[in-house]
Amino acid sequence: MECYKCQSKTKSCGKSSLKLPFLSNNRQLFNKKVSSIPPIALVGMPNVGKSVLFNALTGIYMTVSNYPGTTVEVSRGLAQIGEETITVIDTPGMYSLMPISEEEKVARDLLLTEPVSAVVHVVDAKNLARMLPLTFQLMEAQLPVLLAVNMMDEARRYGITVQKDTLEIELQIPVVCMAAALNQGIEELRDRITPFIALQSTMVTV
Ligand SMILES: Nc1nc2c(ncn2[C@@H]2O[C@H](COP(=O)(O)OP(=O)(O)OP(=O)(O)O)[C@@H](O)[C@H]2O)c(=O)[nH]1
Ligand SMILES: [Mg+2]
Repeated sequence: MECYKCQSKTKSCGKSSLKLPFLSNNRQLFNKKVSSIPPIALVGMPNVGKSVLFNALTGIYMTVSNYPGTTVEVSRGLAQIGEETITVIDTPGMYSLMPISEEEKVARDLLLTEPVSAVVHVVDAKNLARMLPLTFQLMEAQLPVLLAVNMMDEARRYGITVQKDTLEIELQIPVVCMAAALNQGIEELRDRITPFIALQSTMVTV
């Protein structure tokens, strides 16, 4: 195990033996100054691909599976977003902002207690109608929401099309279509987050 502070492979650096594997995993970002911009939270229903997206953005492997409820606690990692190195938070799946399960409470509490610069609501392109009510709840809670319509590869296979431009006009938030498991749409999401965060900070300070 490397020291998470100095990355020395010896045990004698004396700085810390704390195990923070995510920091040694995304090593390219380790020496970069972490931005003062608040974290970006990935939220959404179970099994929509939040952890796959987290892996793609941060380079850290979080357990991913085809069973809902895989992620039960919050995980953090660093992602390069434009010029900034920003913390990204993976959250347990939640169906609504009025939680029933303990995992949902973890996600809800994070959103209500921690300042975030962006909330990426990850949805399954095959089940948009079931997922958009949570988008509205997040927006109503005045959270800075972007919509990540994931699993576009599966949606295409089922002949489902997503009218991204119409969604953006109707919701008045940025919408990115992606297939996180195929690494598609990740760069577009990064590109959309940068101006979005800049706009949010202007709106707060004006
Ligand atoms: N085909 C396809 N599968 C995907 C995509 N993104 C994620 N998956 C798969 O969907 C399943 C769920 O992915 P996770 O990342 O674990 O989902 P999650 O939202 O973190 O789920 P919870 O932790 O339970 O809330 C896994 O089997 C992934 O491989 C995608 O874009 N396309
Ligand atoms: Mg997960």
